[in-house]
Formats: sequence, structure tokens, C-alpha cells
Amino acid sequence: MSTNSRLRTFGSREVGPGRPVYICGEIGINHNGELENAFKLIDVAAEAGCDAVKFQKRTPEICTPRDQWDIERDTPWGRMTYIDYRHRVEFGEDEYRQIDAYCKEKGIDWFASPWDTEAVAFLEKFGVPAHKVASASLTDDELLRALRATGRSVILSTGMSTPKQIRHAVEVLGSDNILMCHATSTYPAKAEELNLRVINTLEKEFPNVPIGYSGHETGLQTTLAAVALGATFVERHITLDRAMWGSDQAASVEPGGLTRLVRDIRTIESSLGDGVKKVYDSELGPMKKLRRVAGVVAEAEIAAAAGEPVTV
Ligand SMILES: C=C(OP(=O)(O)O)C(=O)O
Repeated sequence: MSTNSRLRTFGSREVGPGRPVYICGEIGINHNGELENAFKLIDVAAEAGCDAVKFQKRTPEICTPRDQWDIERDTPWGRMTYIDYRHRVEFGEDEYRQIDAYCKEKGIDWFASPWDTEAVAFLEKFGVPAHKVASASLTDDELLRALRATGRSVILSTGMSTPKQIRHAVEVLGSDNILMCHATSTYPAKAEELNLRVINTLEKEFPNVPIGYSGHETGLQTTLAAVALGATFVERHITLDRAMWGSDQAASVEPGGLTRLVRDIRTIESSLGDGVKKVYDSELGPMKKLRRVAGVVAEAEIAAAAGEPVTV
């Protein structure tokens, strides 16, 4: 762990205030069980400049309630039972070995949200840089304890959760290794239900925890607003095509949008600065030309004034 209590280690990178926003393209199950789709989505994320891609890892027999197993549904692969479908969209060890090798080749991190403790053990075999707790798992103490025991950084998503449940999850996980994400768990989420100021509420309530944002809205503006409000981690679902089959595709970002999102996040974070009022050297020319009453113009005085509290 870093000496700065609000920085977290994700593999070789530090995440938190003062560090570049860590941008994660959530593949989830938008690969529809096809490794080729996963590779294409990894390409899209790497080319857009994302730091990571993320998957969801479930042990179907544990995560699917027993009374749902035999319910039949139509899928692109024909009519099948729900448990067979859950297996159809789940990658196993061989596929994840290939994903791991491909991400290394592309220079992009990968990790996942384990939905059960067996999935935690599975992911641990790969030395992932972090784990994520999906909002749906925030109340699963057994899973949280297994994640804490890994000693890795854990991203805790807080959609569909009350403040009391969030505080309890933080107690179970401990606050030293977690990064918390504000989220609204509707797909797609309406702008008026994003409540982005919660990012600042969480910052105040958990002063030693970096705060991020996991978005399910359509469009990009509100995710950019989350960065302007201080999100240190951003996650959006990504897709090859929003019209593809699958429950998350419609609320996902397509390749062109992802490129713009990463570009604009980088611009916004560089524009936020350090909050210290100063006169830039580049402003001296316009100052000389435009200011009728000279005021303080000596460069030494300008340099000395940088960082002085502004009193109005
Ligand atoms: C659903 C997930 O997360 P979130 O709650 O942030 O959308 C996930 O990580 O699998």
C-alpha cells in the first residue's frame, strides 16, 4: 500500500487523488460467450486508451437460484435452460489464459467482478491487479471477506445500496485497500437519477477512500461531469454494437464513444489543476495589452503571489 492513505495500488499503477483517472472498459458479459468478441473489445479499449478491461466471473451453480435453473428462454443459440445459458456466457480457465496473454500483449490491465467465493479463487490464479464488488454483491459478507483476504485493492460499487449497507460493507472489507464507486443500478440510468453529488458526499464520509464512478447512463456528458466532481476511477460498459443481443448492450458505449470519452477525461483532468490561484506567464502578454490599470505587473511579484490565499 502507498504511504498516501487515499492512493490504491492496481498492479504497477497508483489510483486516487492526484493520479490520472483510471479508466476501465467494462466488458462484463457483452462478449456473449465468444472469445473473438472479447478480443475485439480488448482491442477497442486499448486503442481508446483505457487502463483496463473488466469481466464478470460467476460460478453458475452458485450464482443462479436453484428454482431458476430449468426455466427455458430464447437465446441467439436457440432455446435453452437458464443454467445452460449462464454456462454459455461464462469463460473458463482456458479462455481467461488467452485473455490474460492478449491483454499483456496489448499493455492493458484486466480484472473482474467475482460473484461468488469460488470465482475469487479462480481470479486469484491470474494475479489480477484488483477485484471489484458489483453493486448487487455489496451485501454479500462472505464474498467481501474472501476479497479482503486476498490483500488486493477492491473496488466497491454502491448502486442500489443504503448508507447503512455501504458502511457495513466498508467495515467488512476494511477501508485500507478499497476504492468506492458511486453508481445508480438502472440500465440505462436516467440523468435525474445519477445524483453525481454523491461522489462528494462519499468523499466526506470516507476521507481515506478514493472515490470513483461506475456509470450505466446513455451518453458521455454525465461521466465527464463525474470526473469534474473528482472521480478518480471511471467505469463504463463497452460494446461492439449497442444493438447486439444481451441485457447490458443498450447501456454500453460503442468504440467511437469510448475514444471520445477517454480523450475528454484526459482533457478534463489536466484542466482541473491544483486549485492554487496564480497568474500564468502566458497571461502576461494579454495582461499588458488588455489591462487599463496596470496593478501588479512585475514578474517577481506575480511569482511571489502564486499560492497566496485570495482574499476578496
Ligand atoms: C455490475 C457490476 O458493477 P456495477 O454495480 O458498478 O455496475 C459489476 O462490476 O459486475
